[in-house]
Amino acid sequence: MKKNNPISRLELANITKQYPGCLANDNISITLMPGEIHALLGENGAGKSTLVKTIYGIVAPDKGDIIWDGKEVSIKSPSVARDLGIGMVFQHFSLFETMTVSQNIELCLSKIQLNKIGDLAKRITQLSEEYGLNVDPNRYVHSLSIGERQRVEIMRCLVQSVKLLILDEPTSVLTPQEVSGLFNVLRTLSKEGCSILFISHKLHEVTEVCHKATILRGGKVVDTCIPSEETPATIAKMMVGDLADQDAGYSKKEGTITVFNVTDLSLPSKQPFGTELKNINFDLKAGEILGIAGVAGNGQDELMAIISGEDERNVKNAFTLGKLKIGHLHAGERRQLGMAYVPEERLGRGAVPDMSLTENTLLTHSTGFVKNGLVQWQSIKEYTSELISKYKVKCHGEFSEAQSLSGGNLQKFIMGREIGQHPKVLICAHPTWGVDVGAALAIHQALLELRDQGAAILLISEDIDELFLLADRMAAVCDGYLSPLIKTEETNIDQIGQWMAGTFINTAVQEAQA
Ligand SMILES: Nc1ncnc2c1ncn2[C@@H]1O[C@H](COP(=O)(O)OP(=O)(O)OP(=O)(O)O)[C@@H](O)[C@H]1O
Repeated sequence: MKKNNPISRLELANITKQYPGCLANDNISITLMPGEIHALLGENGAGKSTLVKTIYGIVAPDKGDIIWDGKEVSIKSPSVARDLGIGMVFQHFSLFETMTVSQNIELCLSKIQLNKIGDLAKRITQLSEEYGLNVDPNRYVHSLSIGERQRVEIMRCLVQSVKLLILDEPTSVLTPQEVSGLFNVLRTLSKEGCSILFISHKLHEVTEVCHKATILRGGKVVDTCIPSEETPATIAKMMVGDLADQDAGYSKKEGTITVFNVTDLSLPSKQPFGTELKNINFDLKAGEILGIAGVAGNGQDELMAIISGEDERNVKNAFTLGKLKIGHLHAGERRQLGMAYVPEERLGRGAVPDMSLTENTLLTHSTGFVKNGLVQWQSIKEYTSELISKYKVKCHGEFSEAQSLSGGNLQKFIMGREIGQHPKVLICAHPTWGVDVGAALAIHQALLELRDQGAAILLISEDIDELFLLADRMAAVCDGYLSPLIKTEETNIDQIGQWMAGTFINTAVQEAQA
């Protein structure tokens, strides 16, 4: 056993976790001091999530020691972790929408903790002021933005007086303003001695806020650094080795003929707390990427669902593909006409979790692989393994279940599967969400190649930098309205940011009434 370091907050010594056919963590040793903001970096499948799940008691390591505040501990469950003072904010929030902030937080507290806190709402208000979190205990969660929900999750950890806060890609769902608010909270926590472990693929944020970084590759620690002394490029190199090309300055193209058109699309939301789509009009041309910016929850999901046909309501005249009205066709018929989709939710919508990659390929390529009513399994398998090698999907093989892949690897697989259909129209949401720098570069290049072959691509993303990099024309959604469309070269982040906040809406309403 490794020698204890009495002053460290957390010491991981030789943590090893073997999954069938995959050594996810290989002798990992990391030390975190009180108040240290520590980044855990690495390409997709490097073993970051497995390691933080070990610390939070979700995954049991096969080997290794965890030393907490100088004492060896065994963290058998998240409740043991919480009792020690470890809090975790996951990428996907676990809040009940029909309950208030206070009720949601109460759910995760033990009777002893509740007695100790006393008036919970008062404590939330007090902590909210102390950390500038702006969380109202009496608000219903459904009325909160994504950024506010994340602050509730952080509050949930704060009321339990965390000594270590783990954040799994915390900024991927936030606006630039929310990101700087989050960093202020992290800095305050750090000054008070709370340690923070931070998984991120956004390297400029790591250089901005983290004191130290550990880089994992293939389950092993391959490097450590002090991020403020590095640049995003030098850290990227430590993560994935030399990148052949850097992602920069792709040339913009002008689309040719309109292949897909949306006319006067107005649609009440199906979900109680969803967004109503209001008089949406746009045309998508062959050979262009049209980017739609927006803070999550402003109608992007509803727009994606109705275009893909997942929302089965008949909007016959709203969509035209070529010269055909297609708003009444079901999802499969739209696919057969040359449409493809990459939804935001990878597991569940983009892929069936307990089906193999081969079966998942068949689901969206059904026409090409079925002959005389028979599924051509051998061809699908071969095609799936081509996708795996082309998009460098780390998995055991084409028989791997979708749910056994790390998030970023599954995203690479789904992007590859859809691009591989050579669609006339590709609608994709957050194409590189959770994907490491090397893989993001490959996905960007694949999208541009598809555009250059003449496909029309609608790119829905919260990542403004990515939209500016890839989109030829841009717009923003806010509260179910779509802003005007503008050539990317003729706009800037400020204007799109204002549109994301809804400055165009009054004009849009007047135009709709005229
Ligand atoms: N339940 C499981 N069964 C089998 N293999 C698994 C399981 N969970 C994870 N793995 C494998 O372990 C490896 C590490 O996965 P992990 O999720 O820790 O990576 P990661 O660094 O968090 O990746 P990402 O950045 O894509 O989220 C991957 O190769 C993954 O396929």
